[in-house]
Amino acid sequence: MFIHHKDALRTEIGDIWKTELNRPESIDWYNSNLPSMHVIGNLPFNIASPLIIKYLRDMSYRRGVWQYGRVPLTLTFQLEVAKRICSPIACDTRSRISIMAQYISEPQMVFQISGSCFVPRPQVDVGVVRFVPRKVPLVNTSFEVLEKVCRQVFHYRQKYMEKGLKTLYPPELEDELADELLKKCRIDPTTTSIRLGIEQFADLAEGYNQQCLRHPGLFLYDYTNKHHTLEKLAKEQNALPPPSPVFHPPSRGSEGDEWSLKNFIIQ
Ligand SMILES: C[S@@+](CC[C@H](N)C(=O)[O-])C[C@H]1O[C@@H](n2cnc3c(N)ncnc32)[C@H](O)[C@@H]1O
Repeated sequence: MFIHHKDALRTEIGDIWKTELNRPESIDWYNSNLPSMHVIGNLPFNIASPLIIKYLRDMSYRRGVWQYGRVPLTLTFQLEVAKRICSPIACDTRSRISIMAQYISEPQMVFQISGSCFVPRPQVDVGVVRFVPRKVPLVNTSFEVLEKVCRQVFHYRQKYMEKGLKTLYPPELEDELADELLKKCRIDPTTTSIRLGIEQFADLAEGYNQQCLRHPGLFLYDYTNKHHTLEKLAKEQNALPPPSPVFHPPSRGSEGDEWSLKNFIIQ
């Protein structure tokens, strides 16, 4: 046994494995059987959410431990978070993390642990979730584009989804672009976000991705920032470093700057 006493949020497990393992060379390396590796963690609640987002993003780029294949993950979460991750459509627990986890993997709550099993006893129970990476993701945009669409669409959970969707756009374009996207995706604007399936998020993200290509600066737009204009953001976008390969073919390793807009958008 090797013990690496490190901060899980800052440790690349893939780098630790690099010295021990070789990535399989077959063309179908990602789709072959699950590799004989597994990431397992009994996480403290305060790092579980940022860590799972990092892992799902790495999974989508097939980097980190996923450069070695479809490595399953088994992690503990506060029960409410575990329910959100595994939530089916039309449940109160449905949220952004449900879509982000389910488009790239098949998460399953394998069992629950009562808080009374821990010392000191936490206020909440624990859910153990196993994530098996999908051979083919259900959404064909970069992780960041889908995440942005989900974040805005789930913004007003109790209201019509159109209201959240419009926050993707500056006020002068919101009616036109939201309407265009909804028509293209054949989505009823008066439905709520929890009633949208992953296929509908796939359509929304792909349509939004195209709108971002047509309107430079759009992806960087943040409706809470009063100083944001597409003109200014387009200049910012142009100043970003050149794109690194995403998705097709899957990038291995973390070359390039993952925060660059151009990396987020599939050309
Ligand atoms: C829920 S306990 C699990 C303890 C033990 N692994 C077990 O299963 O009984 C979570 C452990 O993670 C440690 N921890 C907290 N933040 C961490 C981080 N950023 N990186 C790695 N470990 C961390 C805590 O000190 C604590 O020991």
